[in-house]
Amino acid sequence: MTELLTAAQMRAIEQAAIANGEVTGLELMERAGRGVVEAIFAEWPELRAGTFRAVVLCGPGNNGGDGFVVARLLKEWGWGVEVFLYGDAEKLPPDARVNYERWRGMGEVGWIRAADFNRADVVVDAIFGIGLSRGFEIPAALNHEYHHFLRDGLWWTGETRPPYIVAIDITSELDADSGRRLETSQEWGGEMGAHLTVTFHAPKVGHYLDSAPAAGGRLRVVDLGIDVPELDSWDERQVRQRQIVQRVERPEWNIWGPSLTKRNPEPSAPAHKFSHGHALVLSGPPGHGGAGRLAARGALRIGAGLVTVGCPPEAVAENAARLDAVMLRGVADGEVLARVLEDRRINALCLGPGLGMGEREAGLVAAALGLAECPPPPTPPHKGEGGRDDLPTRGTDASGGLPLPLVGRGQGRGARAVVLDADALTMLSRSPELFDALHKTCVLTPHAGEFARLFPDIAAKLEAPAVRGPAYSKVDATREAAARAGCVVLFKGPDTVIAAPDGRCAINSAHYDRAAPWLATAGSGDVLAGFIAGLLARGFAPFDAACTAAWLHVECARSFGPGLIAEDLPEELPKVFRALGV
Ligand SMILES: NC(=O)C1=CN([C@@H]2O[C@H](COP(=O)(O)OP(=O)(O)OC[C@H]3O[C@@H](n4cnc5c(N)ncnc54)[C@H](OP(=O)(O)O)[C@@H]3O)[C@@H](O)[C@H]2O)[C@@H](O)CC1
Ligand SMILES: [K+]
Repeated sequence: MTELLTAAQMRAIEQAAIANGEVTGLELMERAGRGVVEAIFAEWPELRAGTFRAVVLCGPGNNGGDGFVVARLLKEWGWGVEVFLYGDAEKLPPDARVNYERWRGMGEVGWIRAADFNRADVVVDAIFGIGLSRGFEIPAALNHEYHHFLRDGLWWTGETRPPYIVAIDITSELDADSGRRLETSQEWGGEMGAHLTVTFHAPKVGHYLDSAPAAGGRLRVVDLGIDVPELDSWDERQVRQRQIVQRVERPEWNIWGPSLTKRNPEPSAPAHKFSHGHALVLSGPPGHGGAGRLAARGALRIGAGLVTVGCPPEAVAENAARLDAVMLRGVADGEVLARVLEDRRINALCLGPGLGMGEREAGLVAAALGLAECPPPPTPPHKGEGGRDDLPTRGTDASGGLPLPLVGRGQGRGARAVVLDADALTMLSRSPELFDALHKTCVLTPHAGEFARLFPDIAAKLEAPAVRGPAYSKVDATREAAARAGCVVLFKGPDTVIAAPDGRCAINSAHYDRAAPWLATAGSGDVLAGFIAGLLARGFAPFDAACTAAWLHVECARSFGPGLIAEDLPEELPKVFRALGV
């Protein structure tokens, strides 16, 4: 996984490199500016040859300093370059001032309000970078035409094609930690943005959150040649793991947990479906079983050895008609579930998709979290309503397995891995007792609405206007939620944030080169819950299961392409695994 940096972390890395004599700030600025020019030519190779016109908008800090370097280099390349300053040249920080003076030896610096984009081929946004501390009044010169360059030239009234906009480090209006626009009282309809964002050393957390991906166009990272010292001790690495935010990437199976490639890692051990875990997906009443079946299919395809749907007895017939490889059993209520869970081979549960929110379902959540007492086995077996848990099953169900005691409240050895999604989340938000029973092998998978129901005060902080940087971010919110819940929280969205109670945090982005807008389709969240449950059954740790499942979920959508419906996601997994070399 790639580490994403906050502005403060980036500054610390830069300062350390300067302090140990590795490089000067001026040299870093030169490398940054050169990297931006190279990125422009890499993005639009036609600009490399010929004479073009650039407008460079520089701000009052070192982001502006980068802009002066870019202006100088493009001018040396033979371009016509105009530079405009937002701020006071006398107050520029030292390195930016040096580059301002260098540019002044080559050309003028206009007042930003005088900027004219007509006939510009490239506009460089170097007004603010990671140092934006509050919303800024966008100069009138960045009028609605600038805004509309970004909409493929819509309403562009210039004489030639609209210019490409390149943001240095980040679009100037955006906070680099949260990706949020810092607001002002200005009543201006436009929003800044770019076709290309060029950042330095490593992507910033904010590039993947909130408004930044849509505003920033494509994202390129320039290597500044700074060495970041390796952390020697295990303790240091642990602390760092909890401070940084990672971007979820192609899974490194051997690092992340049990390999999906090695279903039977011990050559001498016989392959057995139970060695790959048994996931139980609890589903809802007749007519509402589709979501649970989708989750079950996802759990099976991702590699759980056995998957069972546990539905109300009256929904058995409907589900039986729709399931083959997935097994089925009636689970009338929480007591029945508690008895089913005496079989410790059932090692992962999934509750929520299509579950319903009645008394039975609340009982199921309680039993899944270890709250329900394990009742004695019924003698004779229940008949009629609520007593058909032993009725038709398909395949070879695992009931009657090892009679280990249920571990209360998820404490201690063997607390079951539980994915709580959809209706189960709503029930958690209504019941402090259920919420308090969450434990460290649970995974919550809320979308924004469910998150707000579960953590209203945290959601309110996220929804409050972002006025100062660093603004409260989705990363902050998810970390806070995970710490409160005491379990992994996967906060869904195109910028899915996954946090563990110990502070580990990752973003699974469906933006930039991983954009998959067609993933926003009915039932796709149910499949994600099933993917997580399947990996938990396989023995993945909750944080790793959530990260890996989220990544594969997007990968399936990208592999399938537009036209995707939720049913396609599990069926795409074999192709994705093949492409991964699994
Ligand atoms: N770190 C690195 O490794 C490298 C960094 N490099 C470059 O440096 C950039 C960071 O530079 P930076 O720290 O000077 O911040 P930057 O964004 O230019 O602006 C800060 C200035 O703006 C001001 N200001 C803030 N908000 C404002 C507002 N609303 N309205 C008005 N003013 C406002 C703020 O004032 P203050 O908040 O202190 O009042 C301060 O004066 C970084 O993004 C990258 O491009 C590369 O050169 C090489 C490697
Ligand atoms: K910028």
